[in-house]
Amino acid sequence: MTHRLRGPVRIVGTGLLGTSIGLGLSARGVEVQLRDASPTAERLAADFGAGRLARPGDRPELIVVAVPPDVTARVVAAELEAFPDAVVTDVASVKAVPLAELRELGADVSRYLGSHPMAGRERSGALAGSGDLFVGRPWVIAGHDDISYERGSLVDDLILDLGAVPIESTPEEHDRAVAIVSHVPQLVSSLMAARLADAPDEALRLAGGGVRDVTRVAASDPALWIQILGANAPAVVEQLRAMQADLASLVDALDALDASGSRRTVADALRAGNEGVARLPGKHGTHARFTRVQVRIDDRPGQLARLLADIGDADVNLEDVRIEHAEGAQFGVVEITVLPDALQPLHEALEQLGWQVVA
Ligand SMILES: NC(=O)C1=CN([C@@H]2O[C@H](COP(=O)(O)OP(=O)(O)OC[C@H]3O[C@@H](n4cnc5c(N)ncnc54)[C@H](O)[C@@H]3O)[C@@H](O)[C@H]2O)C=CC1
Ligand SMILES: O=C(O)C(=O)Cc1ccc(O)cc1
Repeated sequence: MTHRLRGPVRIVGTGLLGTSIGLGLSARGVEVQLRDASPTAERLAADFGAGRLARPGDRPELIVVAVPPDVTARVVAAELEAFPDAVVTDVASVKAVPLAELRELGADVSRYLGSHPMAGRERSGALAGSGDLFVGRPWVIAGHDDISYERGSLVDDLILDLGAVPIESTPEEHDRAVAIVSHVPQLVSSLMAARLADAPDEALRLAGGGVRDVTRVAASDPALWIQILGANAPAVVEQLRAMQADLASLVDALDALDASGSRRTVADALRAGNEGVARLPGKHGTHARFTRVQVRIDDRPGQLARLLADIGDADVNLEDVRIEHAEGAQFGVVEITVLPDALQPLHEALEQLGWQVVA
């Protein structure tokens, strides 16, 4: 596969992010050198094909630091010092604090350009790594005044080689943005999931797509998130306070639904949600609204493959697909997301072929 980076690339921190970057670059033929404070972690990443163990005398052109946020600045500073010819980037989920710490440490930030891939998983460590993790995902480059343009282009090359989309920003802008799209959603998901902890089993048996969507990221690693939230607390608090006010007025309205204006307060909250969700970019970064078709499939081998093949034969492009199983039921419901124009032809084609379209 072709690549822009000449390499070698040194990766420090071979957990989920470091291993994923190593796998992606190695698959494209870039030489990758791996280093982790944990000998087990670096050997594991090497065993999975993310690169080879770093050796004395290595001369990387680019270093990617993928360690927890609270040690990021210290590790970046040590790398800048140990490799005076290399450009160093990091992938920490917060950007202003590491840059400020580097400046305090007196590091040579003319060779440092922080970045942040907006891609991840709920699990950490090399075992969860994937070379395709970044494909099609935004990857922020948090620019600052002291980096030279020429040096910074290596970080662009890294992002493009991994199939991601570079987005230029500043550390401050980045941190405000991720408070809204990542840090507060994490907390909302955790708070909702915490409600499930002592819910009766009978209630959990009824769980469907809605509660699963809202709680997916609640499985994330608390040790990582306490660091992320700690380093971006002011921006997160600003969002949470606004949400706290919305929640208080919603609770008051529901608690006195017959009072004048209460139903309107509830309706306004729901409508504001409609407006917000419609603003999220869809596949390919468009704002197209998608439609969904639900098809019932029997719990037998080959059913899903047959359904997908039939959709392909109907010449319909799938935007997304997911399966829901009702506990104890002998069938599942496949939810297919398509562009609105494809809805009618798909519906007709599936019914003609004997599929039970349920919605
Ligand atoms: N987990 C996610 O979904 C995402 C995480 N990030 C950022 O990526 C960075 C890494 O996160 P993960 O890969 O998820 O964590 P991880 O826990 O899977 O891996 C971190 C690795 O860093 C190593 N490490 C810790 N201190 C070190 C040191 N002083 N020197 C060398 N190695 C050291 C650990 O042994 C571990 O192998 C974090 O800064 C996080 O904010 C960014 C985007 C997504
Ligand atoms: O799983 C998701 O939807 C995520 O958003 C994962 C994620 C977690 C932490 C980051 O800094 C960036 C992305």
